[in-house]
Amino acid sequence: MKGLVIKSTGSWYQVMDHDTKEVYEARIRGKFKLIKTRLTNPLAVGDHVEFQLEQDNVAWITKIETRRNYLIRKSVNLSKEAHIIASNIDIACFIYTLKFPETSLGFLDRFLACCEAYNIEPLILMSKMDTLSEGEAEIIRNIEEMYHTIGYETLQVSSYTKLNLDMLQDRLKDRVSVVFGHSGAGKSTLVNAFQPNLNLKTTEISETHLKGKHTTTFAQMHFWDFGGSVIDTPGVREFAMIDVLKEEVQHYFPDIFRKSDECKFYNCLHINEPKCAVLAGIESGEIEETRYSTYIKLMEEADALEQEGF
Ligand SMILES: Nc1nc2c(ncn2[C@@H]2O[C@H](COP(=O)(O)OP(=O)(O)OP(=O)(O)O)[C@@H](O)[C@H]2O)c(=O)[nH]1
Ligand SMILES: [Zn+2]
Repeated sequence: MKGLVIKSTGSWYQVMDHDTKEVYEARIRGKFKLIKTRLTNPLAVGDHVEFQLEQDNVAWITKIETRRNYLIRKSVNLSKEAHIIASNIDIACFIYTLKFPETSLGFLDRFLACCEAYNIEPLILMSKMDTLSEGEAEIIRNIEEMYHTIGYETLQVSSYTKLNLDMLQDRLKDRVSVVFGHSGAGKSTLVNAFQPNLNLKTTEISETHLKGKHTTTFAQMHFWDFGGSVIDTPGVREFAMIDVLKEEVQHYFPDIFRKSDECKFYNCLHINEPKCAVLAGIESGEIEETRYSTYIKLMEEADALEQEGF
């Protein structure tokens, strides 16, 4: 039988039968290894699998199909392991919040680079717009303009006032989507805004720390009445790239990569090489420093992972 992993809590999974849409509690039989990196979770929500049913309707997952794409974070406690957040994604929504909680542009840039590396279409949602003053909304417009120039799509939304949710629905319809963002950014609230009957648990952010409280603790796929699905994920702190060479990192920053055509050396990494067009671009303001510093960080990480034999 073939199915789709729609929930993962650690050792147990939920698998939905492709044909009957019946959902089963499932465990893994055997070892799966699709990529060389050690993973904390061999299976992720979004994976297509083969399974067998045994008594009490418990399913044993026996095979996993090759993933079209996936997003990964490094494991929180064990540095040599990675965790697959979700797989086989059509569109990944990033919930950006200017405040409560504050989202850094570096975090957004890291997300975008990972989307490029793993071939996932990103959509930046400027969220909780109802909470912003006119001045703050202006900051949002400037950020949007900067990302439009690079080639990314943004949309201002509010789950409270339902701002642009009809437009967002058009983008999500009949596709597998996933929502990312810090804890408290409003991922579950957004999913509920489309479909209140899902009734996902949400929590007010902490008044003292102005941060979320990690309400959602495992990834789960929900199905839209209007067609398609969404994977709600626990608040993520860091996205990671694995299996990416240091020299490749620039391919995942379209603004930097475009400029690199004009560098003197074809293998320029834009660190301190002479006649580097990227460094000149930062000087002239054509390339944002925040983007460049994330590029350098990811390159250093790729280098470190390579040294460790990750
Ligand atoms: N004003 C306003 N508040 C919002 C909006 N969206 C979410 N919130 C509030 O933000 C808080 C956090 O929302 P959640 O949906 O729990 O956040 P989350 O991203 O799912 O958090 P985790 O599950 O911890 O990862 C709640 O108090 C929501 O009511 C919005 O559009 N406007
Ligand atoms: Zn260069």
